[in-house]
Amino acid sequence: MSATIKGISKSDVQYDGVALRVAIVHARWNKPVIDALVAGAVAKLKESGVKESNIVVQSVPGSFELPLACSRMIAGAHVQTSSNVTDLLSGLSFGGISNVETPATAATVTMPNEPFDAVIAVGVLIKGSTMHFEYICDSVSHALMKVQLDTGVPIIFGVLTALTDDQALERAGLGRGENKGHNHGEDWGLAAVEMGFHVRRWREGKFD
Ligand SMILES: Nc1c(NC[C@H](O)[C@H](O)[C@H](O)CO)[nH]c(=O)[nH]c1=O
Ligand SMILES: CC(=O)[C@@H](O)COP(=O)(O)O
Repeated sequence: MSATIKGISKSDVQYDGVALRVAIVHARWNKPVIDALVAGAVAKLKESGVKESNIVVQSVPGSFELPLACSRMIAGAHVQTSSNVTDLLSGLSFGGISNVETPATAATVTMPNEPFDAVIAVGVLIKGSTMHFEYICDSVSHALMKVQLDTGVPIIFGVLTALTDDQALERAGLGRGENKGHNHGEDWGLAAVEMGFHVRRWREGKFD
């Protein structure tokens, strides 16, 4: 396979992901490929300093569900979550005493939620024998771009649109022949850190 110029060169700037919060929303169709892509993205997020506790992973049935999932997770990240103390304490034990009795009228604790700095939408579409593939690819790609621009939250396009199983496998580093390919999930993780980092700075008017 001839050398390719595809992809982005490794940036000289190491983007610091320590403060970032990133969501990964993935479909479950073609799961072996999905799992490799998600693992690649998580690995690069953590390598870039994103704390594991700041990486939120959610799944949906298929790629067609990705745009709504991204939209609702971005919206939900701004909601103050609340739990009553009973719920919070009911699973705790004190000095080995489990099922501790908690007051019936427990106070409500409002937990701050943090917005996502970036969302990685992961899906694997593999062409079948009908036009279903074309319609999903077209609608999902346009919808993800719309959610990104409407919300201002970077959505990394992690949807493989493969004509064959092997095209999908090779883009997850799972190639069946000599060419194992390259795990595109790693690039998506790095893109999420860079865009999350950029958007935070640009929001503050920093362009240095
Ligand atoms: N064929 C593939 C699908 N199809 C399912 C749709 O994405 C959707 O879940 C269904 O139409 C219900 O709304 N999804 C993939 O992610 N990959 C495919 O190859
Ligand atoms: C991407 C798809 O929806 C596709 O895998 C479905 O296959 P088919 O077109 O043969 O129904």
